[in-house]
Amino acid sequence: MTSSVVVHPDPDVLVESVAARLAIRIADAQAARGLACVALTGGRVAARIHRALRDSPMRHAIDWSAVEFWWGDERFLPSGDPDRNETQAREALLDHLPVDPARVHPMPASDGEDGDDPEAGAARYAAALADSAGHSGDPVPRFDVVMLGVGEDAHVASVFPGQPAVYEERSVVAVRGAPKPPPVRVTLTFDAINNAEEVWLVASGGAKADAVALALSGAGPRQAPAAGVAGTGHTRWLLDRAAAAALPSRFRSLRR
Ligand SMILES: O=C(O)[C@H](O)[C@@H](O)[C@H](O)[C@H](O)COP(=O)(O)O
Repeated sequence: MTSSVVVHPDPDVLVESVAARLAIRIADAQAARGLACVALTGGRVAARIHRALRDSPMRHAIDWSAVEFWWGDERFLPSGDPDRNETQAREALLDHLPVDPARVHPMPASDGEDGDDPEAGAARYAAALADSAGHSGDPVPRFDVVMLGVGEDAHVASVFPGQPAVYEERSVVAVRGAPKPPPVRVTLTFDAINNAEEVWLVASGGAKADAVALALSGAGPRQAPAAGVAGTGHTRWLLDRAAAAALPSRFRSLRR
């Protein structure tokens, strides 16, 4: 397992570069196995990446009907709520591409089959992931890539420092009392995320600098959840210069 840190000169280059990487990652997975499997995330940088991919000529490199879309976390709100990560991803990306609706697997909504019961919704999502993993014996499929944003407090997905999700062994759990609104969420846990071939942590802006530095300085995953995720093949930190500003000295050459 390897890891790398790439520092881009500004947020625009970061966003375009991650969108291009995602297109290539999906196209390579399809060339190797026919079907690609990705987990999307929420937040501002993810929304920008989704729009950049939608608008990129590289979108034509992908057979969109052969991509399985899962989510790393979701804000537990009614279906169609503009603050749901699903709504953002659909509006920015999925609604504009010939995806197979049966391969799009949004996390549960608060007005869905289980009603306003995030624990039941999390269990349902865990069962769907296990079903997709088939006979592999894994609780979740082998994602080609799980894309994650990074919070100012070093959270990833909806795994927040010190909260019960950092101790979880189930693949998907409900989160209550999240410090980032809305307070009720559903998230993949470390074990589920870490079943990915590649995990990407994308961070933009100076407000993320301390969290990025903490996670890359040997902090524990319960204190800095971003330190608790890793791909089985590769972990990529994809940063702009401001987010990389506080990196420890061994990364100094990257910061210029
Ligand atoms: O639902 C969410 O908000 C997330 O999935 C969360 O983990 C997000 O990715 C980070 O907080 C970064 O968000 P920004 O890119 O907006 O800073």
